[in-house]
Amino acid sequence: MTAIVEVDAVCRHFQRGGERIVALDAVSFRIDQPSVTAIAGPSGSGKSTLLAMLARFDQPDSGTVSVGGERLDRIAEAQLDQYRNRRLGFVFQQFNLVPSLTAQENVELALAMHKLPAAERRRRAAAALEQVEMGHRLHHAPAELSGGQQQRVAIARALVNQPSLVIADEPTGNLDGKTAQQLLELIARLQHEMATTFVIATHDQRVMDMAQRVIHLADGRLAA
Ligand SMILES: Nc1ncnc2c1ncn2[C@@H]1O[C@H](COP(=O)(O)OP(=O)(O)OP(=O)(O)O)[C@@H](O)[C@H]1O
Repeated sequence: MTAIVEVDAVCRHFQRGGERIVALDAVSFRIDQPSVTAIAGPSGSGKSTLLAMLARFDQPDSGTVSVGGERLDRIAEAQLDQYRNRRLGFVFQQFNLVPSLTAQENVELALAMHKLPAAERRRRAAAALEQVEMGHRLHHAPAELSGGQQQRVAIARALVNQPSLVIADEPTGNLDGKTAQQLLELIARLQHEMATTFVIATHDQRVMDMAQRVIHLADGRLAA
């Protein structure tokens, strides 16, 4: 079976001044089924470095990363935007919406690569926002939305291209308890409906509790 994600013996170190920091140390795992997988571990354990590898924002010193059966080190530079845009969705702690654009326009941005007629772009963005229960806020700017609503818009943006993998970095980090819980219920529903895999770096125990799988990192290594 082709793994959705395959991380094989990945090592990554950084040099800071005279110090050698081992961010990832021979990390290996596979994700075979669409799921929510949490990457958990204390600050500095390598979670963000690992997510960066999945998007090929960064590359291992040694070892390999494959997504959907494709070795990421073999993707040519010129194809990287296409890989990220068509195969991946991103969700960030700070939402990262464009403040001057409406919710609908923010989601439309993710469709820019497709050269769709404007009306079709608008329709798809509106449908994605409906899916996250934001159909009543299409024309609101981010500043006119609550944190939880902004994160829903960000999830619509991440999903509008129907990616096989959504990479999320502390998506509940800026939300209060109840809003975080609602967002996690939404993610669980969307994961199921769309058969998309979510990989979520987190400190949040609620995310670990709802994930089908938790990968623990400590000092750059897989921990039990
Ligand atoms: N560009 C870099 N240059 C030097 N060191 C780095 C760099 N990026 C990460 N590191 C170091 O690598 C280690 C892993 O960092 P990483 O950001 O992956 O941790 P994290 O688990 O995501 O932490 P947090 O939960 O605080 O976001 C840390 O010790 C960090 O200081």
